[in-house]
Amino acid sequence: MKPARETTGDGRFARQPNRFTERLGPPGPGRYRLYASYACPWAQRVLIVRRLLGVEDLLDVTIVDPIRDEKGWRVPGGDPEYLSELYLASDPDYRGRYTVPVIWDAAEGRIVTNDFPQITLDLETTWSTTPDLYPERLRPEIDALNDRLYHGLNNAVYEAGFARSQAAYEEAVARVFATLDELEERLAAGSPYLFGDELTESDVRAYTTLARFDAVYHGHFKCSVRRLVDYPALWAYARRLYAIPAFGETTDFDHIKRHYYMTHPDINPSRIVPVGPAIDWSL
Ligand SMILES: N[C@@H](CCC(=O)N[C@@H](CS)C(=O)NCC(=O)O)C(=O)O
Repeated sequence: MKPARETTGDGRFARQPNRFTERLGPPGPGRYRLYASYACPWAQRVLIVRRLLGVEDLLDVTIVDPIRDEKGWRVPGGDPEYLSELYLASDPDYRGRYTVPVIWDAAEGRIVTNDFPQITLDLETTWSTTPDLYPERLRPEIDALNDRLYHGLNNAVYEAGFARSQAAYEEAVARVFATLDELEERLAAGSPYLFGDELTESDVRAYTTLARFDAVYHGHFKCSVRRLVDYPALWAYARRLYAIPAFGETTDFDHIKRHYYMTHPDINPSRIVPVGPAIDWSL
């Protein structure tokens, strides 16, 4: 159940602000640890970028259990048992949701950031620029597209799924499909990626929502006007990205489906996880 404080008077889902917004400093072996879920689109962005930049040795990873209970994300192996312990060790007064992705500074024993849009940009600008996922000359355009993606797609699917009124739901769904239509048109022009031949941060942000679209957003979040597979250029684009190991090998449909269908009992009270959809992601 989403806390009431994230629902507006007219039934819209309004995401909580990120509590920890420090910038990542220079990496040091054993210093930073990423807590991520394969289910979470915001966390998968960091897993993808970590792999693309080849900074795996500088950023350790703990993958949380996909099923979240009333105590929040559980850490397999039990150190700590729950992600909440890291939040409360960093700020005993923290009262928000305990979210992934989060980066823990082992040297200082505290959370540095849960500011998901900034984490990947920090890695791309200060940890490694090979490949250059956020090239300086394209930054204004990338920022503008990322903003469009966030409001029209990445967060809009949640606004549809967590809406508490018909009007709020319909408004969010309209935004989702207007954005998918736009992306289809952009990619139908023939470029492999959103910025031509260059793979950028925008592709990472688009991908993690597209990868979940038919598996969970179409059914569980009721974004059911069309499926991703109904968009020829977008579907080819999503599979092109999936074929890159950093994308494909961090995409876990089992975690995705079990997490969404079993963790929002207000949306799916039976917690039954659907069989399918049977989709072939190979090129
Ligand atoms: N940090 C952001 C976005 C990250 C986020 O929402 N992550 C989800 C998983 S996709 C999460 O960890 N949710 C935990 C919860 O709702 O208790 C937020 O606070 O809304």
